[in-house]
Amino acid sequence: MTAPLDLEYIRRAPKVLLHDHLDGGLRPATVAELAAECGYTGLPVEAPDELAQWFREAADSGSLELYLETFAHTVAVMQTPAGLRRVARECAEDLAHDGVVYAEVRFAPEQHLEGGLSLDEVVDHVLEGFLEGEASARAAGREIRVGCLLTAMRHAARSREIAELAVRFRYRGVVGFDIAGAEAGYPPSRHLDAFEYMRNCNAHFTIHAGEAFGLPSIHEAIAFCGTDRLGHGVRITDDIAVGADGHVTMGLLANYVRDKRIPLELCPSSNVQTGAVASLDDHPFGLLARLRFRVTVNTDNRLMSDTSMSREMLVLVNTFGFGWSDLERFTINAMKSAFIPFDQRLAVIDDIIKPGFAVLIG
Ligand SMILES: O=c1[nH]cnc2c1ncn2[C@H]1C[C@H](O)[C@@H](CO)O1
Ligand SMILES: [Zn+2]
Repeated sequence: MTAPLDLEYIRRAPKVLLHDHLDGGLRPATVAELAAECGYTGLPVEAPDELAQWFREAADSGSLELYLETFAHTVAVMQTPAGLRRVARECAEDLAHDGVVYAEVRFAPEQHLEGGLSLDEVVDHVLEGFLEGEASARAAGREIRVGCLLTAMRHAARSREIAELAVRFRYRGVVGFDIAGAEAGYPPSRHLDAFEYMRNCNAHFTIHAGEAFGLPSIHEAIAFCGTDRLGHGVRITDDIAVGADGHVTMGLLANYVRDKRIPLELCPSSNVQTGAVASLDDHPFGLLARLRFRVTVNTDNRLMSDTSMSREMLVLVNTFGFGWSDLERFTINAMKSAFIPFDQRLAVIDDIIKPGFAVLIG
């Protein structure tokens, strides 16, 4: 018998998450406790339920730049070894509890140096936290593997250094590199040196592109920088026209993205909050899935969107009428697009994802 497509059962499905920011996924209570521990007095409110609401509402800003301002508070409490470890441990635990079996979680080491740690120490503490979280999830009967992506901030000038850091940690849990931050005015090609270094090292990377800026950003990320995946990439719809009769015309770039199976890390709730799309009903996820782009479902920032991987899937089910086999396809799309070796991706698909969905599909 097919399981009901509700939150409870979606949480039981084995899920894969490629785009989740460590500093966008703290538990509200942890923000409050770490602020008290480290003497950070800048929080707008202090009670965890009020903090949850504050982050959600402040992020609901309609602009990526304003949305990003909310990270000042989470980054502020992630400056110590204990703070970094705790946030990473809880991230792995929370994702596992939600039924995520494989996740790539990203953060920008250069934003965590205010307590005097080196870049290498910051990464060490976060990786240690992920390992602790994986172990405690396993003890609670949940298996999860967390890979780490190191992000460079696109307005800054440390991307080459962060790319080198990612390669230095490639056998210790870091699986790739990314750039994030305000997109308009900061084209991916500004960081060409970092991407060329990654390619030269046969290492993987993704680029936030096509979120707050359109096709030129996506084109540069692919054609100049050689990105493996697109962070968001939602504005690829600027190159897709749907006529009144439903006839679809795609431009060269949209065709290229689809032909090359370039994964789109789509984040429905986040896209509405930053104004990348007007509403969930207007989100192109449905169109892109129908056109068979390699779409994946992601959270972006669970704290700012008050969401989880299961909730993002439920939102898509409710908005576009997807069924279990669609959710399985999006999950397999994500696993195929992961930055771990091919044989390990296949093992997760064959041994975990397919059997897990088979139980639910009945
Ligand atoms: O959706 C996003 N677009 C661009 N930048 C983002 C997004 N979500 C988070 N960030 C930024 C803020 C964080 O401090 C940084 C590293 O995780 O990445
Ligand atoms: Zn993001």
